[in-house]
Amino acid sequence: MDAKNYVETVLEDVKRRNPGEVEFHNAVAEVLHSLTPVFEKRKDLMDAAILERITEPERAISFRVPWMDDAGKIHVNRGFRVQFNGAIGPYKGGIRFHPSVNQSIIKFLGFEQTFKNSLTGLPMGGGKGGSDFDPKGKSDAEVMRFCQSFMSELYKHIGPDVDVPAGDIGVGGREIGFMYGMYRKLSNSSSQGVLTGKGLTFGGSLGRTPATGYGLLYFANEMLADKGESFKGKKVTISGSGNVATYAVEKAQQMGATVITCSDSAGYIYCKDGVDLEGVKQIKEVERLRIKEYVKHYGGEYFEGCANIWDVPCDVALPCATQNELDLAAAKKLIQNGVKFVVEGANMPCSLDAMKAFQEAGVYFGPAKAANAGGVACSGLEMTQNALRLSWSFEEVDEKLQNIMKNIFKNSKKAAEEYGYKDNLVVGANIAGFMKVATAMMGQGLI
Ligand SMILES: NC(=O)C1=CN([C@@H]2O[C@H](COP(=O)(O)OP(=O)(O)OC[C@H]3O[C@@H](n4cnc5c(N)ncnc54)[C@H](O)[C@@H]3O)[C@@H](O)[C@H]2O)C=CC1
Ligand SMILES: O=C(O)CCC(=O)C(=O)O
Repeated sequence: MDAKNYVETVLEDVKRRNPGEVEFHNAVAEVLHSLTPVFEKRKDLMDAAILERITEPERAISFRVPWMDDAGKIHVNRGFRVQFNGAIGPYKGGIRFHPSVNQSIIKFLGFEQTFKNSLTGLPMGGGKGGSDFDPKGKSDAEVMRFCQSFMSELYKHIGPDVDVPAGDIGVGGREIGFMYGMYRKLSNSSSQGVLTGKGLTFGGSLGRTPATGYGLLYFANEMLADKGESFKGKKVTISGSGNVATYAVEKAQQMGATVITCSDSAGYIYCKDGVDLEGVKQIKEVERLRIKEYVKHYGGEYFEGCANIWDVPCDVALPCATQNELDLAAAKKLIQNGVKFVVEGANMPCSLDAMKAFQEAGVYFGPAKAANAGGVACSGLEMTQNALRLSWSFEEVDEKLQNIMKNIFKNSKKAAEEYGYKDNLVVGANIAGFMKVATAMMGQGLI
């Protein structure tokens, strides 16, 4: 069988064996199509059924999460943890609390995480977890009871050398704290390395909170520099207003850009002279309100409907909210308005056809698994500090993060060139991430 047929056969098989899991199918299709040139050179990997194995999670856990609201009413949610691939280290990846969470979304994220973690150069396997619980509008006490119930099952399956969860959408420092407290109680151990994104007083790392947003800008900065440009004076649109978006705004502003948008799932704000970051943090992080409240206090315009954010003309677009938030129509609008760089802060925010449209139009495109790897890289640094029982300064962590992001860019660009796809960072990141995992699996026998 030739390489192209091999890839298509495995892809068909993945679709057949995982019916209805569209997000997972798309993630697998994106990676597998990039790998065809690898199999043209490496028939041994085909013979070893590497793709058949790498597309099947090592373990997928689903469990009941009962909890009681403040009025005494009982609710039942579903919890997930997918331990996708542990060939290069303990499973590692975030936990997402959002009503849309299902097995397909967690599998897509766990699959992507495997290659992302490999790209960081740190010894971390790939995993992801979550629940269809909606933290929006819940009291602190309700969130705590939910987190405790969630951990009362999850704790059996994780550990510093086994699986190390962290935050994602709907899971930040507050939720990690509640989960860590419950883990410590149930396991009768203070294994700080069991979760990352912890509070600074119980094993957290300086620099983890802003790491994904900062890392995104360090990566994007390499892309701009590669084309002889910089962020100085650039107009940047950013979607979302959560952890990734907030710190992407901060670093973009520090690099001299004007960030003109932010959004949430209801709509977006447009501030032609630049958004006031403290205002965004006050509304979203402190008061936990809708982004539309921003304009009442800090100026700018509010537009209902988050998808239209991509109608705003810009030089650089950084989608930082959620998967499939930027479709083909949005991509065409951005291209028509002259966008030069699109770099993914969220996980797979651009649909496959949007991504293709950018590449065909000559827009320099930075894929999520490379561009947003700063968060998990910093989590890896938190694990190292926990193992050493040491705390590094913010400057030490940030310097390491910058180096990691530069290396990810360099390695992705190099891999793309080696296989004849100059400037195609999608292909480059997929190949570079895949090769390390595949080599580790080949070295460990039939696993
Ligand atoms: N937190 C982290 O360290 C990392 C997060 N990511 C990814 O980045 C993305 C954002 O995650 P976080 O910032 O951590 O989550 P978060 O929960 O802090 O923020 C998500 C934000 O997106 C907004 N949002 C949700 N759906 C939206 C939509 N359709 N349009 C516009 N805004 C929408 C929400 O209102 C919220 O402000 C996710 O795809 C996540 O998987 C990736 C790498 C690491
Ligand atoms: O820090 C981590 O382990 C989680 C990061 C994550 O979930 C992601 O990269 O998507």
